[in-house]
Amino acid sequence: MASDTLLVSGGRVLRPDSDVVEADVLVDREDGRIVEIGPDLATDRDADETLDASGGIVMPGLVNAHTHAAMTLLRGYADDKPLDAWLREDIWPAEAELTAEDVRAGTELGLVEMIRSGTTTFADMYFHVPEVVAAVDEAGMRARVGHGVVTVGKDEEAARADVRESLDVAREYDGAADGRIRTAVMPHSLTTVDEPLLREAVAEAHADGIPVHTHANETRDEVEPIVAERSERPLAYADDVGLLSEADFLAHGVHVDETEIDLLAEREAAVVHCPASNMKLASGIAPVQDLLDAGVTVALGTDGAASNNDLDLFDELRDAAMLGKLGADDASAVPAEAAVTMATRGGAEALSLPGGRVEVGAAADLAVVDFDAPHLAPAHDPVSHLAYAVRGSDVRHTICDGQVLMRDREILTLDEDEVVETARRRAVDLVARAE
Ligand SMILES: N[C@@H](CCSC[C@H]1O[C@@H](n2cnc3c(=O)[nH]cnc32)[C@H](O)[C@@H]1O)C(=O)O
Ligand SMILES: [Zn+2]
Repeated sequence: MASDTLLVSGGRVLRPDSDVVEADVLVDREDGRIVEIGPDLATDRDADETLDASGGIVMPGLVNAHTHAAMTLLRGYADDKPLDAWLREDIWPAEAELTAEDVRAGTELGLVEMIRSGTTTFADMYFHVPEVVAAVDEAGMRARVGHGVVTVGKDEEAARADVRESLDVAREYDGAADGRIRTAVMPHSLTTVDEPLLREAVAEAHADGIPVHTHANETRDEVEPIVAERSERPLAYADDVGLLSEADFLAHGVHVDETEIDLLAEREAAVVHCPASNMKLASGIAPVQDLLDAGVTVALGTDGAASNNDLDLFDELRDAAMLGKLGADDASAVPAEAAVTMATRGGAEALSLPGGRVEVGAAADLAVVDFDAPHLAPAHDPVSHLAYAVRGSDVRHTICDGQVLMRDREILTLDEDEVVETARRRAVDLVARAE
């Protein structure tokens, strides 16, 4: 019997096979694992801490497998443009003004938003990574973080320094925050990092067992030049560079053809589908059901808050299911269960991080969703609700690594009011500097 326990009692538990069963969940807070799942555990023992889940669903904490958390500062700053113009005309000039303190503030705002909506785990590509690490450590979340590298438009020395920084932070912070932080080397995309440096970065990362995360096949404008220049598909190029290994994960994968889908399945690299970002930037519709059919691990991501415009993964879940059907011209494509799996287990597998399943021995990363709101009545099928009707604001408790991050909608690890206020103030200053 574990010595330091948390009991999540009275709820219905979403099991890995998508069954929903009435059960309590007993967690060992010290080693952050689930030790028992069963009915009426509450009557058997006194836990050190108890969370009431009655009327609710206890599910794996959601995994936001691709974001740029600090981009919350640029939420609503530039809308209604395609990716390339949006990045070059608005986002990159504003990001050039970001200080380390800004990144800390924006990241903390992102973490507050994620914890509120039941996300326990995320992947973050940004810069000033030590600030991201400190924020994640404080917030109690789990993350795979990295420094995004762009080499185009930079001289050789600056380009090399950017690659070096990505490798250095990946090495330094792997295992930080009691192991809740892992890292990746993160070349921004196949078109914004030059080939020789891309090859070098990937080889060095893999030599140290560090995965690689990049944006790939997001827009047609990005795919076409690669095909024109190299006479090969972008993922054939990615494969040649070596960045489709099992632990690697790609954001977007919108414009992938059959040969690329097969390649992903064969190499076991994961795809992070970001439906809201893809819709907002009119990037296209990813062939999610085809990817799933081929056996590719598919996760979900919000992308940054400037192209979403929030970090609520329940929105993504619904968007993924809806857009998957539209894209496949088939209402049975990306059913509720598949969408929920992508948002949980798919994310954990894509990021090679613990969590994603409520079972004995698994990491105690949990979200407890209230089912008493009017938009959730009646509840014929809880899995259907999780995919199509639940909102992030229905989340009542969030637990990561056995620690309660949010109890009864109150965040315990960060001072929410202060975080929001600081981010507001810094965002206003940032935008003033950028203009
Ligand atoms: N060190 C790099 C920063 C790269 S961080 C990752 C970058 O991805 C950008 N980003 C956000 N969303 C997307 C997207 O959907 N596609 C491509 N890039 C994006 C984001 O604004 C950020 O600049 C530099 O010197 O510019
Ligand atoms: Zn992105």
